[in-house]
Amino acid sequence: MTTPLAIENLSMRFGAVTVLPDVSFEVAPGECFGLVGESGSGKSTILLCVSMLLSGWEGRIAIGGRAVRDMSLMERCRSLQMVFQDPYGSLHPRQSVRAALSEPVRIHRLGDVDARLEQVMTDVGLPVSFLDRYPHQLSGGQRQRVAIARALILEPSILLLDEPTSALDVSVQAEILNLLQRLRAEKGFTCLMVSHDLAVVDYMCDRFAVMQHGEITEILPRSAILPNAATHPYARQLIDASIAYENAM
Ligand SMILES: Nc1ncnc2c1ncn2[C@@H]1O[C@H](COP(=O)(O)OP(=O)(O)OP(=O)(O)O)[C@@H](O)[C@H]1O
Repeated sequence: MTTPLAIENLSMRFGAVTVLPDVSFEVAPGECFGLVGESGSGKSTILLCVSMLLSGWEGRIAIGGRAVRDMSLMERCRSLQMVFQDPYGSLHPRQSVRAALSEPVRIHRLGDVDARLEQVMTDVGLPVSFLDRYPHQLSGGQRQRVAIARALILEPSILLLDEPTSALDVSVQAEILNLLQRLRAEKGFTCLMVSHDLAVVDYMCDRFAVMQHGEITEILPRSAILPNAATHPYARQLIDASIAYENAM
């Protein structure tokens, strides 16, 4: 089977500052792969390079064996979508849920707009009547469900998740994580997810990379979220600190 997402020798600079010196990893079919590490280590930059929201990077990023650089914007949108920490990142305040969800369907000429909208609202657990609401008429969790619906309506094979629950209350976080896990099982998409929360990574991810100063120190399976399981000192420190924090709560 073709690798859904392959990143080879990705490097990125902002001016004179190299943020990603040389990053390589692959995400397996249907896998949820996590990126964790200290603030500023380059996790979100990787997602922005993969989505081509950032240009100027070097290396190769391929979706299903095809270089993202060779794909048209339309092809990229069909293959890959992103969910941000703040759902307002993908929802316009003056656009109704119906308008936000029907826009990509119309642009991509998929047809059956109403049926698609109703299906995706059901998929994300929202009443169809919410199609006529505006973002400010929704709770934070409901807004994030709409952002997920907008990401999924084109049935992408890859979902990029940048801290998708960190702006939400703890109980709502759990609901959104459950939703993402259920949708991944049902639809079979592959995820690349940034999180600073190892409990979230433990719940969501099959494997995760620990990043420091723009480099991957270690790639670990979820089962490595145990004291002393990591080999690299920084990865071990991060995991041990997270376990100590969870135990103290
Ligand atoms: N547009 C930009 N221009 C200049 N520097 C940038 C830009 N975007 C990010 N950076 C810098 O690149 C580095 C990596 O940022 P990035 O957002 O990828 O880190 P991160 O690991 O996702 O951090 P966090 O966990 O805090 O979100 C940081 O030092 C940041 O200041």
